[in-house]
Amino acid sequence: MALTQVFFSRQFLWEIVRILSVGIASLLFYLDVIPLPVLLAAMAFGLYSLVKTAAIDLFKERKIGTEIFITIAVVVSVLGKEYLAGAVVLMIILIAEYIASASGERARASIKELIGSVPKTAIVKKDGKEETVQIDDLKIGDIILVRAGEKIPVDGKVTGGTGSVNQAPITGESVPQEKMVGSDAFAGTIVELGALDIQMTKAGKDTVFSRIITLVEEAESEKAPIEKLTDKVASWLIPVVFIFVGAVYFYTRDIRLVIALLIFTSPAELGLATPLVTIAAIARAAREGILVKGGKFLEELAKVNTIVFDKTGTLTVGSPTVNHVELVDKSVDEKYLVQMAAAVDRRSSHPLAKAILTYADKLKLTYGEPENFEVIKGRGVSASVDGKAVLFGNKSFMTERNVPVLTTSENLTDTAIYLSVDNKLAGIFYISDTIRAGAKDMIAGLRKSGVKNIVMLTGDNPETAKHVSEQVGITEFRANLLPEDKIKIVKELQGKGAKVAMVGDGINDAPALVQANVGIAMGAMGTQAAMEAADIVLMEDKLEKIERARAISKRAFRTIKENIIVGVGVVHVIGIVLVLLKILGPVEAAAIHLLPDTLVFINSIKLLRIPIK
Ligand SMILES: Nc1ncnc2c1ncn2[C@@H]1O[C@H](COP(=O)(O)OP(=O)(O)OP(=O)(O)O)[C@@H](O)[C@H]1O
Ligand SMILES: [Zn+2]
Repeated sequence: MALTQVFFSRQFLWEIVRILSVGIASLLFYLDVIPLPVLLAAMAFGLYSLVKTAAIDLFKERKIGTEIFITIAVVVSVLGKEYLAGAVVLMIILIAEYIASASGERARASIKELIGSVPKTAIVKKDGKEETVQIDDLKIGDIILVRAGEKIPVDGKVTGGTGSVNQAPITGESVPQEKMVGSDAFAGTIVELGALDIQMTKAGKDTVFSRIITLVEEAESEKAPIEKLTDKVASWLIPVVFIFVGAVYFYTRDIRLVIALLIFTSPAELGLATPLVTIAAIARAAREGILVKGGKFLEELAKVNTIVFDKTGTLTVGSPTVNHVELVDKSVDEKYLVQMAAAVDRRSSHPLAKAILTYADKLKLTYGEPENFEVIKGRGVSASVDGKAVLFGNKSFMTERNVPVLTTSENLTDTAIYLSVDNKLAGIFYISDTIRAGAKDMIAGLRKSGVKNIVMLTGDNPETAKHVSEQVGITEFRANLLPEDKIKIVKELQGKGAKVAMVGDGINDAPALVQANVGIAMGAMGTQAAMEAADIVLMEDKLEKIERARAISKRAFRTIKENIIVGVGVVHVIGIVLVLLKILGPVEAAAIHLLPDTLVFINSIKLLRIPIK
């Protein structure tokens, strides 16, 4: 929506009519064309919306808003027979209120503009024919055709064709992704080259795209702590202001002075200073593939001094590979070990299990079915295979089940997984995972942005943990952790007064993400769980987005402070002084009062466009 469209939309039509009525009536009264009752009627009409808002604030939300100040100022001016001053003040304030509400609307509209939309129809391939169908009429499994230059209307899997797709609307990443048969395709993304047949899995509200929009829209309702604070300050300021203004009237008996003072003592922009920034910053982050679920988390992330990282799937890619298999029981061979390990792990969804199965497939081995399969969290898996009791997991697991483990790891950088058959150690699998690109730079960048304490948490063994943390530049790590230990450590840090952000993949660390002051989940395109558990969600597995999220939130928090200090504090303090010195009368006061509104608006909305480092 264009700026002019928002400012002149129907919703604001009545506001414009009010402003014009009060303005024209003031002019005609000044020219002696209309009598006083007509001016008063116009003023009553203009005041109506202010009184309504004032009453809603007072009786429903139990807070005293600016509207009450203005209403009182206008009533005071009529009682003091300063009709014209009152009318002009009213008109100017109506203009200010109008700018404020229209700019909020404008900010919201720009979120949608930035994120874009999804086509309402799709071309479906049926019996070799193509027909255009409404999205609502699609069924799961329908094959949709999308050509170069078109937006993908649904989530699904590519079943034919190839193409390069710009996924920026979802991920913020403008480098196109090559898609081929088997690739995932997302609604709202754009096919730039080629053509794709996509089998629909999700449409409408269920798509990743729709969920992003919903999250961003709901984000506004999570108030930032600073916003709660400004609300509190406003309600505390009000009685003080009334006593002050009352005292000034008592000593001066000057109605015009009182009207002018009321304009500058009302904490108007205090209510505007934070929400506008929140909306703009959340929209900005969304455009970069970072979903922030509320203003609250922007502020929290700006203030974080400790960040806790999960290892597997966060600092590492999370797709480990088997490097080596060590034979302990010399009566069997590697083939047997791999078959046993693959059989116990075939029911597991753990990344390590995937590594084992991939290795077995690479060796072209077949393997049996596990019975009594059991997952022991943070330890490993157990099952019986061909009548034998098989345990597969870390050293602690073996020790707990009384399986003697004599060998020390031959390779310190790999994760060692122990295989025991009938309570006897049979072999050791050495598995490693690649560290994500940019991990070291990201950690260094976070330190530079003022994060004092960075800790890595993992269920893996201390040797591997040490290796990975050294590689990425983290000095503190805790290993051999169960998921509940991760929560404990976050709590512990918070107990010492730290503000903690936790970064995880959202699969085995969801509870710790919830415990942290800010939970950040990676790779939400892949897992829905991650999107739900976290406060800030990174659409893509890109570590530099964590630095971006921190930079945007710090900038937003700074902007809020600027708004409050400059837009509200300075302008009002100077205004009050000038009014008391009688340099400004009520009409000038009302006119100048437009300045902070405009300043706050421009300062907030610029977050959408300026470079943020
Ligand atoms: N399916 C499995 N097969 C083999 N070993 C397993 C399996 N699941 C867990 N383990 C063992 O238990 C350990 C802890 O697993 P857990 O899932 O808690 O953490 P992790 O995968 O090491 O990573 P992180 O805590 O960094 O996310 C693993 O390092 C591994 O030794
Ligand atoms: Zn993890």
